Amino acid sequence: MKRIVVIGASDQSRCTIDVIEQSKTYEILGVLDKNLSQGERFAGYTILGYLEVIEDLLANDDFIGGIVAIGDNFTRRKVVKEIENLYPEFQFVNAIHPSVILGNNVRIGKGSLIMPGVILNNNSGVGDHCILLTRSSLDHDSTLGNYSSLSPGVTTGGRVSIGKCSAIGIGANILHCKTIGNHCVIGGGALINKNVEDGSVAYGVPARIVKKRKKSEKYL
Ligand SMILES: CC(=O)SCCNC(=O)CCNC(=O)[C@H](O)C(C)(C)COP(=O)(O)OP(=O)(O)OC[C@H]1O[C@@H](n2cnc3c(N)ncnc32)[C@H](O)[C@@H]1OP(=O)(O)O
Repeated sequence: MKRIVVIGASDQSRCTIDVIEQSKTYEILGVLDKNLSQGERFAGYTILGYLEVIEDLLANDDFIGGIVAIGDNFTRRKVVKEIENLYPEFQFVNAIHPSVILGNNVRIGKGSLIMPGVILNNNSGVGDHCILLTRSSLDHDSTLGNYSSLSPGVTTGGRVSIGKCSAIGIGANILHCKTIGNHCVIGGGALINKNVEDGSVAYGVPARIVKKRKKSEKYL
């Protein structure tokens, strides 16, 4: 079995580790985190250090790369870019729970986490380094851009387009054919019945754009 590391030690990475263990696709060598000390234990694994240890790990034939398990979309993007610059040969892997239901012609990029009960319907597409939490769904012909996230129970209609680095809050519903731009935050429980432009925070039923946000602003 190919060997990987999980980057980040948090609730998010604990869930990612769980999915990788259950999918039996990779052997986890350890966890990389900059706030915990080398040798500390996290979720049953050893903290190996931070990004600097990747160089030595890549010298091992069985080691291929890993997944960045950081919940904040913008921070996850920053860490992925750092790794891409330092170690172009590092392969980003997906963590996909065995219960996930996939329609025909579904595309999934690299470095994405797909949690239990997710449904990706016919001809939908998930980008790179996305997070799809428990029981969220993308319906037919819908797309989720790189570094974006669906919280638990998010539902989209068909032909929905969600841009890059956008976070859709818990239980939000997005009507068919609507577009959500890049770097948006959609509040929990929202009903999206109009397109949402880049950099917007929108919530409510039906949702209204409440304010604009900077790309790096925290959203939870
Ligand atoms: C496994 C997991 O745990 S995954 C985590 C999933 N988490 C989520 O999905 C959280 C999503 N986040 C939200 O919904 C947040 O409330 C945000 C991002 C919309 C917050 O936006 P903010 O503008 O910071 O809202 P703030 O907390 O200041 O509240 C402002 C007002 O909006 C209301 N409000 C906030 N969020 C919502 C919402 N989702 N729907 C309706 N009203 C809302 C507040 O009640 C408050 O109203 P008031 O002024 O009458 O008291």
